[in-house]
Amino acid sequence: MFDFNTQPRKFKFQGEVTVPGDKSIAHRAIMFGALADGVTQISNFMYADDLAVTVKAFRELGAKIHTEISNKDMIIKGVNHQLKPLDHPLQIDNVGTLRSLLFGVLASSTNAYEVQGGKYLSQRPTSHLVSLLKEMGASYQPTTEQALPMQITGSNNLQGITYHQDISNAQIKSSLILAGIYANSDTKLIRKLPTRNHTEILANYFGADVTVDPEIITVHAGHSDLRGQDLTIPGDFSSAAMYIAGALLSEGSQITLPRVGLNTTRIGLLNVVKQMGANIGIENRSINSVEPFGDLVIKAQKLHGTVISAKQVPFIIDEIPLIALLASQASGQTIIDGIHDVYLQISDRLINMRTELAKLGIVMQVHDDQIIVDGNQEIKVKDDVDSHNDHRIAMMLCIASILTDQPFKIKNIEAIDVSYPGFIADLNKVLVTK
Ligand SMILES: O=C(O)C1=C[C@@H](OP(=O)(O)O)[C@@H](O)[C@H](O)C1
Ligand SMILES: C=C(OP(=O)(O)O)C(=O)O
Repeated sequence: MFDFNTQPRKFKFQGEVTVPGDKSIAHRAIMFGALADGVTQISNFMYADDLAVTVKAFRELGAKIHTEISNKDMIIKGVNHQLKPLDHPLQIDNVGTLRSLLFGVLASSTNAYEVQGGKYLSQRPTSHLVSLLKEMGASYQPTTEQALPMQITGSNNLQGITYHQDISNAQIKSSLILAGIYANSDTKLIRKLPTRNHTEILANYFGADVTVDPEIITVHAGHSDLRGQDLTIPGDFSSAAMYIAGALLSEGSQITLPRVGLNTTRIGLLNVVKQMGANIGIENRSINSVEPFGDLVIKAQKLHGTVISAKQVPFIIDEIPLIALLASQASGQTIIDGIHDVYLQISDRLINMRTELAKLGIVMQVHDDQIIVDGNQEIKVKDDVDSHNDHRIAMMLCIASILTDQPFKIKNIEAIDVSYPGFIADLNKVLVTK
């Protein structure tokens, strides 16, 4: 357990920093590359703890995965959907995205698997997803009253289902798409609110047939011969978000973030800060094999409060800690409406954020469907803070520390390794003392 001692001075941002490759896209690229026939070459892969767990799991399931850590490349030789039977459980630690998507992958294998997780993930609910995958014809048996360990035996006769999304959750949607690709009939997902669409994009890129209409996503049966592909992963917008928030709040800042992913289902924060009165420059927009990206240019700007609607929430789900910090420093009140689905998914994150921000003198109200943060809250350090082993809380607290000259400790800072192991080093490259 490592403590991080913050500096007793304020900083501003200057220069340029390249954020690592997108975690959500990387999880999926490994899975599709592993399921496909042939070789997949991935560039700009980020070696973070969460992704190392996914690599290990799919190596155990038979994929040959070669990693070139120095130049962030990965080569995968897929198993052509012939997953390897195992005589031991698959360990997935606390990786929620892996848990959800792996459940979908295993739904179509007739091998019997046991999936085990870490303490935190074993408590994260999964019954909703499991009931849907069972409806398709796969078997899921928890071995305790917790969500994990889970014994899974899939089927080679999966039937497509029609699912009226009652909660907006990309992981459930993605899991059903991964199962639906191998089903004998179409799977239809009637959408509640759009969520991140990396799975739909990559499924089609690797040869599946997923049609996306505004109201309904259809996974067409009979298109399961996935072929290995080459792809470059854009910078993770959720990692860029730390620098966006920090630079906006630190007077005199100007920073450039090159080649950041600009997938519209991920960049909700850009709309939120625009509503709060700020503009982020976007230059050199482009698209690589599968995803749009561009350079972000951020300057410090004054912000005012705003109301964030329920339909915006899925596009800012990982940025909520940073939005709470931004809101506390803006003028006027900010409300995030319609967070009920988020509350179901990551209620501990919301409660832990509130606890840690309070130690910095920032009050954040968390209700079961709304977050309220008043503006003009001066940071007053009352106590050392703790990441609660949550990478996004850890990094938000690092950004808060540069806004005050009152030093404090951030306990369990190693949580940042989950999604951005080089964050502290990168941050120090672009911070200058005010
Ligand atoms: O599918 C994904 O890669 C993710 C989905 C998000 O959760 P939702 O499933 O609630 O959208 C988010 O919390 C997580 O960081 C990654
Ligand atoms: C919650 C997150 O990811 P996961 O669901 O994969 O744990 C996250 O990256 O913030």
